[in-house]
Amino acid sequence: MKDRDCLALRVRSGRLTLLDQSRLPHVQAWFAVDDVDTLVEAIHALRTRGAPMIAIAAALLVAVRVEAGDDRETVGRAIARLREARPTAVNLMHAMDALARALEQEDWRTAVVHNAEALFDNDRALCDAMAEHGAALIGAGERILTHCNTGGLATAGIGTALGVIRRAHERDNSISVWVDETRPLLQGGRLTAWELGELGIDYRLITDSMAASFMAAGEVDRVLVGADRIAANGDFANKIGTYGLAVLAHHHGIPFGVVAPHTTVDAGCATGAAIPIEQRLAAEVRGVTGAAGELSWAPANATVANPAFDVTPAELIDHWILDTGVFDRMEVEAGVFQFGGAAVGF
Ligand SMILES: CSC[C@H]1O[C@H](OP(=O)(O)O)[C@H](O)[C@@H]1O
Repeated sequence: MKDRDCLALRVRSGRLTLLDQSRLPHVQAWFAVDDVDTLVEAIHALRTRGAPMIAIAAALLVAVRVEAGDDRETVGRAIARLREARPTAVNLMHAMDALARALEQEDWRTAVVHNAEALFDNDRALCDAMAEHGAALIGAGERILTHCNTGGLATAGIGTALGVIRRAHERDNSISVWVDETRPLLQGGRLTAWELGELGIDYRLITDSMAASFMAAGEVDRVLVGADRIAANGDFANKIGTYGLAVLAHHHGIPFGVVAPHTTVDAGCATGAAIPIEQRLAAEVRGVTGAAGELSWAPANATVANPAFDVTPAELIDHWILDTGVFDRMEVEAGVFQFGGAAVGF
C-alpha cells in the first residue's frame, strides 16, 4: 500500500497512525493503530472522528492487516467488528460492506487493499466537488454559522461544510464564520476554531445557546452543517444541536444547508426516524476530561441524557450540498435520494 497523508491520518511504510483529536487544539499527538481493538477504542473515544474519517481509518486498518498477512477469516471478523464501532454515521457501514464484498473475490487481498486506497483517494475528490458546489451559493461578506467539526480533521480532504467555507473564503475573504462550540465534546470550540485559525479564516467562537440571539439580530446569513446519515426522504442525522439550529434558521428565514458526500446518503433508510442515534457516556455532560485531568461541575450522581446526534426533518432544509450537486426540497421530495437517484449514484 502506497504512503498516504492527510490532516488527521497517515499511512507510512504500511503503518497507520492517527492524529489524536481528543487532545486538540493544545496537543498535536499521533498514535499508531496496528489492530482492531486500538481503532475501536479510538473511535469510541473520538480520538478519531467524523463520518468520512472513521470509515477511511477503518478501511485502511483492514488493508494494513491484509498486508500483514491476516487470513480471510480474521479479516472478515475485523470488518464485521469495525462496522459496529459507531451506529449513526453510515459511511462506516458503506465502507465495511464494500470491503466485505471485496473479500469474496478470488484475489481478495488485492481487492480489499485497492478498495481501501480508493476510499481515501476518492474522499479528497468528493470534498473538492462539495466545496465547488457549495461555494457557488455563498455571497460576498456572508456570515456563516456552522456546528461541530466538518473540516480536514473529519475527512481525507478539505472537509464537507468547512470545505465549502474554505473554498468560498479562497474566492472572497470577506466571509466570516460563527463557530458553535458544540457541547458536550466541543468539536467546534476545539477543532473547527483550530482549523479556521490555521486557514486564516475570520471566525467568532460562540456557545451553542448564543446562536438564536445572533440570528434574531440579523447577524447570521447562512447555516452550513455536515451530516452523519441522510435518509431517502432527505431527513438527516448530525451532531446534537443541529435540529435546533434548523428550527431557528427556518423561523428567521435564514438559508440552511447540509453538506455531505453521496456516500452519506442511506437510500435504505426511509426517513430520519430509522437512523440509530448513538447514546454516549454521562461523564461527558457532567464535566470534561482534558490534559489537566477531569473537571466535573455536576453532582457525581447527576442523571444524564447524552444523545450524540439528532435528526433534522427535510422540511427545514433549503439545500442538500453533495459532491453530485446541490439539491432543493422539490428534488428531494421527488426522490433524488432514493436508490438510483441522481444524487446517490448507486
Ligand atoms: C464531516 S463529519 C460529519 C459529522 O461527524 C461529526 O460527529 P463526531 O464528531 O461525533 O464524529 C459531526 O456530527 C459532523 O457533522
